[in-house]
Amino acid sequence: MPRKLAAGNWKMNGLAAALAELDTIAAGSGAEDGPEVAICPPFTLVAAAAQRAKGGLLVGGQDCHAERAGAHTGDVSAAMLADAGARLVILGHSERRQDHGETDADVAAKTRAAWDAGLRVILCVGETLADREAGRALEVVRAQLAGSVLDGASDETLVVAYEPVWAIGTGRVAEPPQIAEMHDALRAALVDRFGKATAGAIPLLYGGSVKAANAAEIFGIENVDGALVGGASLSAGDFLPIVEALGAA
Ligand SMILES: O=C[C@H](O)COP(=O)(O)O
Repeated sequence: MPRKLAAGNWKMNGLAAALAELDTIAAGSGAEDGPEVAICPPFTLVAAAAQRAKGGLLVGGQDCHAERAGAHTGDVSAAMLADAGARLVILGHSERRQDHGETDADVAAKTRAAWDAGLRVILCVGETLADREAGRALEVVRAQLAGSVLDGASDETLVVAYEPVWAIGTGRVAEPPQIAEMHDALRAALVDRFGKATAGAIPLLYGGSVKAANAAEIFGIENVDGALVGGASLSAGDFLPIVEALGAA
């Protein structure tokens, strides 16, 4: 059974003052028998967040470069994130795939760099609305998983987040049967590739307009081991009830 994880992705939000929210999130989470809790702030806040994170709160990055170092203006390496205190990194988010043209091969290369730096990867997969309406959702997500996950993955190195693109930041949540079908398919694909024991321990998160009001229903779905939360992770008042719902599920 995977350990549960509630991860907050602050995206391009948060100035130094936002660290007060992180302090409150740290204070309200981290029970030894509770879910793991992570916050992935923008790069500018990773070091400060890691220094302030208490009570087991994990800090992560939102992306990293595939190379260890070099002439890549504006980019950040996995080693830099780890050096700043990050333990995790989100890779393959649909906003990176859309805004920066990232491919599955790019995500796989970044995964290698993240693992080399000792970071656990939260790998995002998810179909667009056009994919879903064309009946291609399962095929697209399976292909993303196959193309971006490297051999040797385990629960210590990999978390998979299913985020239907049409549910991100839209207030539109996937229906429970849609989430169940996709998470079952993801688990099955991981079992095929890594065997039951390894695949059964890799956490599968749902992401897309998760809020306190819908968290309990989502966490009641089989093979949903947590959430990757965007907007609702910016405020401790919105995020902690989601953590609590996960702990109770
Ligand atoms: O990484 C997080 C997801 O993109 C979900 O964002 P959201 O909760 O604002 O819909």
